[in-house]
Amino acid sequence: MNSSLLLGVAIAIAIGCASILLPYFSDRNQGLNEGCSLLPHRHFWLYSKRVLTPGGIMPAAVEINGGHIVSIVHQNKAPKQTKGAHVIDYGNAVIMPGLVDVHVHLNEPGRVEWEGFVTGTKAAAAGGFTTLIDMPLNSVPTTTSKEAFDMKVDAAKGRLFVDVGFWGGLVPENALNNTAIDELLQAGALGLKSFMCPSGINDFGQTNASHIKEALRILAKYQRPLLVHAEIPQPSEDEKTEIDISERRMYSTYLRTRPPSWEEEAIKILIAVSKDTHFDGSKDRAHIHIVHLSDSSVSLDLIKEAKESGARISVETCPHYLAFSAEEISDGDTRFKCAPPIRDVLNRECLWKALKDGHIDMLSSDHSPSSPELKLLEAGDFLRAWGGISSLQFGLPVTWSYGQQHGLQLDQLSELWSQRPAKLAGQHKKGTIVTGNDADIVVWDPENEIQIGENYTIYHKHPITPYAGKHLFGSVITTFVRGNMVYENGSHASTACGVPILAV
Ligand SMILES: NC(=O)NC(NC(N)=O)C(=O)[O-]
Ligand SMILES: [Zn+2]
Ligand SMILES: [Zn+2]
Repeated sequence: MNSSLLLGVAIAIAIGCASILLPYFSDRNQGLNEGCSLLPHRHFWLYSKRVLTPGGIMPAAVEINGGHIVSIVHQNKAPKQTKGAHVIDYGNAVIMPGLVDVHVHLNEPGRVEWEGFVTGTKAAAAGGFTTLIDMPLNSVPTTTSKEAFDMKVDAAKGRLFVDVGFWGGLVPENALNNTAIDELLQAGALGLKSFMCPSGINDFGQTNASHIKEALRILAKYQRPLLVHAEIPQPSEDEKTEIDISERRMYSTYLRTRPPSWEEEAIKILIAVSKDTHFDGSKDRAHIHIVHLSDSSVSLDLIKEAKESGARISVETCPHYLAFSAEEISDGDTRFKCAPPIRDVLNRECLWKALKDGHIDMLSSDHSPSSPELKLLEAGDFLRAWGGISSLQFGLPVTWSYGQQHGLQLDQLSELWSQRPAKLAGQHKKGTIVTGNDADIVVWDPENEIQIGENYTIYHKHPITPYAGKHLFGSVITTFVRGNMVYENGSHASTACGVPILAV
């Protein structure tokens, strides 16, 4: 064979090899930040017999490239040869949109000893959450000004294992100062949060109807929501001054201090204020979102009626109101203390019915840990302990396990934890598995039983949670945030590559 022919053959072989290997090498280097992902690929396929898409649950293959979902094909149509991309076959595991938690207290800067961005977002990733929206308290400073907002965003950079957005705080100090509110929203707050009762934090005061009305005027312009802790203290008959510790240890004592009327009165005012929020210049009315609803009686009826008459009101509830009931909370066990309180078993069953019937729009964790000392676990003093339940890592197995007993389906669960929360936070590229969206995905096994015990790694800063010892169904296998495998079977990516989400 003469030399020119030999040369030609050699070149052909070289080109052939390159065309097979090139995608792999180019894929490996394309936009791969060191340590962001446990998977050394930016272009890959996920297969499973149960992929949850807006069209339902089906066997499918999801193609991910450069952090986005680029195609979804029914599995028996998926290209056998995937152009050199990497294929992960998850068998019968469920591939679902990553969970979006619109109510989390990460408490950084300022109270990292309570939680913090690193521990909170690692726990989130291990729990299948791909986006968190952080509350404006209990960080120091509270996020009630542009300066404080910018400080929080700076503190978050390089410390997030999932994507995190931020609510601004509406307090008496800024409520009537339109410039301050405008600046906070311009800085990137996804909406505002206010309390109609004491928040437990001195530098986050409670707001009244006029504060809220004023803020809604501005929020309507930005089309961003106002989230409200809807409780207003009501005069009580037995306002005893001195209650001894044995009585303070009783859960029933605490429960009596925050009756449903606190929620009812606050919700009445919110409905009244929401009536005429068609402000000049705003294309739509302001959106009020009631956080952590506990009362499934009159409060819920008020919300239903308001929605039916066209009020732009949405409402969330939390896993602890759906998992536990007052009857089962032991005296002194302040792990269960939160506001509004966990009510009786009848109330819980009505919450489940409302959730399934669509009267409660979404779920959130209201993950609100404190330092262990503040929970007063020794004294068991329900009246003086910190109110807040630590649960972020367990939201999925808790709501699935108890949800199954109430006939909740996987697609409903995904609507409640992903689609609707993403919409509330204005995150239109998150919350569903559709082409073009961020590749925010959780792969999990709903049938796998777990026990939150000694050998179950809890990533929260403190392992103080009412879910300790619980047998649940549902374990997270893998979590992807914008195509980065940030968590898989007990391991996290080595670098925190989640991003702060700012409203545009
Ligand atoms: N300052 C808080 O974190 N409060 C929280 N505490 C609860 N829920 O018990 C809340 O969301 O109201
Ligand atoms: Zn609250
Ligand atoms: Zn909260």
